[in-house]
Amino acid sequence: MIIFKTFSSSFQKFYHTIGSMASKYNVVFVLGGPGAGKGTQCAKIVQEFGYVHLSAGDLLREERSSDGSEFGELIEKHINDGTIVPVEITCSLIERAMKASGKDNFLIDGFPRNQNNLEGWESVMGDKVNLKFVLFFSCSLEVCSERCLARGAAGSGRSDDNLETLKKRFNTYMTATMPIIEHYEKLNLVKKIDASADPEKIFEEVKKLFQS
Ligand SMILES: Nc1ncnc2c1ncn2[C@@H]1O[C@H](COP(=O)(O)OP(=O)(O)OP(=O)(O)O)[C@@H](O)[C@H]1O
Ligand SMILES: Nc1ccn([C@@H]2O[C@H](COP(=O)(O)O)[C@@H](O)[C@H]2O)c(=O)n1
Repeated sequence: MIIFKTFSSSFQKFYHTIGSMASKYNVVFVLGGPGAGKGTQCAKIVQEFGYVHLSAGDLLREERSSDGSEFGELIEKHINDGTIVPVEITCSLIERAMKASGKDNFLIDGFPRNQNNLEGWESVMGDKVNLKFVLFFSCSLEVCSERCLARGAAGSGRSDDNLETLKKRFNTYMTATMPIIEHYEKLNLVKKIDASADPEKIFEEVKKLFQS
């Protein structure tokens, strides 16, 4: 009888663990400076490994332009100031997009960008997500800047691809986002890639991480 009870309770624990793992979203956060190449590499990961790519910046730009959004002006101001939109807005856009996709594996690009993003995400999504790792594209600010300015000159249409806003974006990156990357480094969750090479070379390194 005792043996049966012990077996039954162990089985229940095992079943519960497997059950809760199976129902969680798998997430890879993708971080790096403005223009480091996060979006470019995410597109390749989607093609090769079938993840869903959600860019926090794209979701915010979409919300900003959607008719009747109560957050349009607020988002516009943050984007032009290179500052970070309150997490309640960003997190609900991400969660909505995750649910709408009907899929389980996500690259969440450009998030979490500051302590407010991190805490808001943890409180709303912490239990629903299995964070696999944080993919960190490391690149000098000079190279990032050249890429953003070239993207702007090529007609990206982004109101923040100009020198004045870029200075503010870099300041936010150094003061608010780097501490988040350091936080995940302490948890051993960061996989760092040198993002200064050409896109194909970088992707060779990225592939190894997703294959392992
Ligand atoms: N490895 C690379 N070498 C040269 N140019 C690149 C490389 N990767 C991306 N680019 C170019 O640099 C610009 C920025 O790339 P991308 O949009 O992927 O960066 P990002 O990190 O997503 O930027 P942001 O955070 O500003 O949205 C694009 O014009 C892209 O074509
Ligand atoms: N978590 C985030 C992500 C982005 N923003 C705002 O959008 C701007 C553009 O972001 P990209 O990732 O597309 O470069 C960014 O400068 C922020 O103003 C945000 O608030 N929160």
